[in-house]
Amino acid sequence: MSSVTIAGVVKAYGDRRVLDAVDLHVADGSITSVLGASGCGKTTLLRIVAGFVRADAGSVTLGERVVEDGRTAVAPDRRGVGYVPQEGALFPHLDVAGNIMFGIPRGERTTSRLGELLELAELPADLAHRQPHQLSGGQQQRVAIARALAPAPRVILLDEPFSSLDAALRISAGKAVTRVLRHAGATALIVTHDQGEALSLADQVAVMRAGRFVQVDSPAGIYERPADAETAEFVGGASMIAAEVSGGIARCVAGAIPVAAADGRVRVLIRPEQVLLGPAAGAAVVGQVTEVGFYGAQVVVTLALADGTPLTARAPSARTPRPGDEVGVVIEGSAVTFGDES
Ligand SMILES: Nc1ncnc2c1ncn2[C@@H]1O[C@H](COP(=O)(O)OP(=O)(O)OP(=O)(O)O)[C@@H](O)[C@H]1O
Repeated sequence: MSSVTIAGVVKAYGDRRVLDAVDLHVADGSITSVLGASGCGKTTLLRIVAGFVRADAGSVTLGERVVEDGRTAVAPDRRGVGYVPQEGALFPHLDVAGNIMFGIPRGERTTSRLGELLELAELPADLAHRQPHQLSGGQQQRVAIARALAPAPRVILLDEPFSSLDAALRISAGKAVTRVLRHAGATALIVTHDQGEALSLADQVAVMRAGRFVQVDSPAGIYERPADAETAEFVGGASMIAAEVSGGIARCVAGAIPVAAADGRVRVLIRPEQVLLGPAAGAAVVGQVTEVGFYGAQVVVTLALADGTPLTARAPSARTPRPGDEVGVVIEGSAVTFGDES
């Protein structure tokens, strides 16, 4: 497999710049997810790496080989890139074996190669002669990945690979696909608009907004140290509360929270799992429950603090408060801050 280096890639459709000087490096054998809202340019970037769309400027390099720049445009089938389109898109008239072996030269389509690919994709051998419509969504997805891996590509690109699966299957399919990619030692780029998927599947997450990467970091880096308030809110539950920092402590209606920020006015980011709820009696900070969302093992509780500021908490459902209840609030740990925009 090869690394992928995208440098200064620009793409416009008419007057509209869909990609605005995008840079990204994906290390050999690692998985990067490109996370962004619908229409931000993710698929366009993937299609430029695959060679289906030309960039207006910039370059794409796979390993040491430049496949796209102002002078060069290597044809898609000569790039050594495996592409898994949205919803897998298996050939409906071919069985599983036919789909998987499609990209391999005829002479190399051996039973043992098929067996290896089925095993790699965690598919039982007896599925080889089923038609695509006789498979579950997760199985279809793994056949699509086995098909993309079959010609031993340098890089594998996956465009919203789980968008057609229901929520429960998405998690197990996601885990299985990551295992398959890791086992194959694949360098992979996965496009998704689902933050849970992006954070859980990849070594690196590239957050895209309006044709630019606003942050490229490890999943923990994105969640714990988001580059801006919009990214913070995009990747998880977030309450933004106005505070005054003095000597490394942000004082706000939710209490006093350690921060790494200079003195002055800021907004602090409080994640729901940092908010501990307890009895109101004797608590330094008290909130009133305005809403409770039940998610099985956990509840998401929205509170109004003393001045009406909303604060969201995640709590075990065994201790569910009710709307109207007064609860004590403690913020655990330190917080990230952003500029004051009030
Ligand atoms: N061939 C095209 N001609 C004109 N505009 C296009 C073309 N392809 C994409 N666009 C526009 O470029 C923008 C980015 O599209 P793209 O498909 O890259 O976004 P995306 O982030 O992948 O979105 P989604 O998650 O909805 O697939 C969109 O506004 C889209 O309408």
